[in-house]
Amino acid sequence: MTSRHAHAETAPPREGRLAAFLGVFRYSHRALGLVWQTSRGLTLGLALCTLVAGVLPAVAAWVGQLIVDAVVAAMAQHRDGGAPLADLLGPVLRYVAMEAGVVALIALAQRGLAAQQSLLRALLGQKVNVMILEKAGTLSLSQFEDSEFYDKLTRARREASTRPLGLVNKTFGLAQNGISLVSFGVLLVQFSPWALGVLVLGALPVFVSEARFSGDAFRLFRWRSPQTRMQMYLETVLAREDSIKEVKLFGLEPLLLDRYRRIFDSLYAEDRRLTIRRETWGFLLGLLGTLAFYGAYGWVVVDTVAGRLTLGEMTMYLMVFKQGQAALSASLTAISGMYEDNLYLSNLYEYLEQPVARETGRRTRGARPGDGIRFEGVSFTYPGAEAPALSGIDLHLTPGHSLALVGVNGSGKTTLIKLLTRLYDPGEGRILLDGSDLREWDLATLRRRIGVIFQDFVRYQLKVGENLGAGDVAAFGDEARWQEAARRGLAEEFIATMPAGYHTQLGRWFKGGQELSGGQWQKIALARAYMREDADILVLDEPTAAMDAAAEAAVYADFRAHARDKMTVLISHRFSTVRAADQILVIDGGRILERGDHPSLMAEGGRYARLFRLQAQGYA
Ligand SMILES: Nc1ncnc2c1ncn2[C@@H]1O[C@H](COP(=O)(O)OP(=O)(O)OP(=O)(O)O)[C@@H](O)[C@H]1O
Repeated sequence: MTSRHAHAETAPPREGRLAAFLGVFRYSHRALGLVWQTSRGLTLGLALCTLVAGVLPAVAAWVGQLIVDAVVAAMAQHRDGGAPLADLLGPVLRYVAMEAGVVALIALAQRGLAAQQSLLRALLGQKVNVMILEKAGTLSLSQFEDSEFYDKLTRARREASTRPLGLVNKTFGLAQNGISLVSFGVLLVQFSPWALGVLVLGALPVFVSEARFSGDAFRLFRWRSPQTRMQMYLETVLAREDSIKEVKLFGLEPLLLDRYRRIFDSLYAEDRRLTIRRETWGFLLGLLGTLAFYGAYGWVVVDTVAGRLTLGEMTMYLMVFKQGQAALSASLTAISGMYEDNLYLSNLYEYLEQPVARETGRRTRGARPGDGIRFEGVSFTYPGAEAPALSGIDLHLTPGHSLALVGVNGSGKTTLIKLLTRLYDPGEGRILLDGSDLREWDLATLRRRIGVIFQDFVRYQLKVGENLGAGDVAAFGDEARWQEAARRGLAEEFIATMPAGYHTQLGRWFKGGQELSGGQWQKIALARAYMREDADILVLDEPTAAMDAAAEAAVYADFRAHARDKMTVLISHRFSTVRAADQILVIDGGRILERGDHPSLMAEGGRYARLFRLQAQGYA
């Protein structure tokens, strides 16, 4: 049982033959639906052009027959001296003009196809990208942290503009060639239903094998996605400005590149096996089809020589055979490219259909306004983790008071903030704001009340002012507010020295972008938190680690003044910062080890007192 289960997880699942055959068409209808929603007019135009481009080649072949037969008849009449040349030429030239018209129509249909495809590509790419990004906005943090899910998101984004249309084009291409083949069949059946039967039977095996191998490739690609993801990651580390500094200094390039190559080699071996098998079978079975074609061709020639077919009919069949072969091989190429598009769409739809089970309440006021924040027996375990990151947390913070969290790395401080901001919900216990469970609160109202800077705050590659404005979307472009926030965050001084002040582009991604030091970025982040004027809960998760001592002292002096009637939560490893808090929690292994204000914790003589003295010695 266990081994079967393990097998099921590591090997591509096997399906029935019919399902494997139909696998390549699995997402065609969804791709069509998508195209239909994007533009009905263009989709109908595409269908019309496909139909026209599919039927007309057979019409051209038929007119070709009429021309040759008319020529032969006219030649005979002319030889017998039956009629003047001018009278004889009329009908023949009419057929030639008809053929020219048909060929011109084919060209028009093909241009129409190309034009509509290129317009649809742009519209569809935009539509799919917007769908992906809209969905991203509704997802929870834990979904982003799930590696498989994140993988789906990145892959969905990467090829959003080409894949869906690729599948539609191939499906339409297949339809067009299918229509051509059927219309050739209609012409051929007049020659002999048997010949048609032989041709169909001859072509069938190569179709089935092509579809089947495409299905195999589809499953293979899905199954190997973790390796592909590792390759993508290595590419990022090796070629991105934010990691290249360290990669160079540690001399990691050869090591990472070697890993990158080894992944490729293992994937390539599988690819090669599949490709060789596929092409070998394709060739052998294709030969069967070609034999059938040329067998029927020989038959036509024999019948013509024996006088059972006219020269015109022979010309027509000859054209039908040639074009039939071309349509067949175009269909096979379309099928073999479809698995990758299918893979893309399966991934896209799995991403788009990811459930967003997030209940959010409607409260905009708590049951007991002014009660502040309460944690009651809160425990939390990260999805997929074995041990809880927090357990049995109780705390109460009222307006006008400050709370500091201290503890070694990984003790659970940031996790507590993530629960408070409802990036996650507790596994056990509850968190109350103004007497009401966070789950009952309207999420937007809740988030408006909280101003937070995380350790890993975002360095937006936007203007300085916009980096501040991000803290309050309602005042995103409000320059007066930017200046006020920058003053509080101690960023005013260095912003004044920048080339375009608040309008200076930050980061190196865009032309003219300026890079800031670690401490300057922190000041920007701090100022961003100050943009949230309505927030009455301020959370600073190690906001000053990269600042110089004078800046840090100034930040906290201002912070205390600003936060007089607010609730503040502060995480810091510097005890000089922590000591001023009204309430200090020492967290260890996700539990509260000690609590109290600075004097009482010092008097207690426990972990806090020991660490405080240790740091004080370091400064002495
Ligand atoms: N997204 C996550 N998924 C799974 N486990 C996580 C995740 N984030 C943190 N953890 C784990 O939860 C525990 C608590 O992490 P947390 O980030 O809360 O620590 P912290 O006290 O803030 O540490 P630091 O002082 O280093 O910032 C750690 O053991 C960590 O490995």
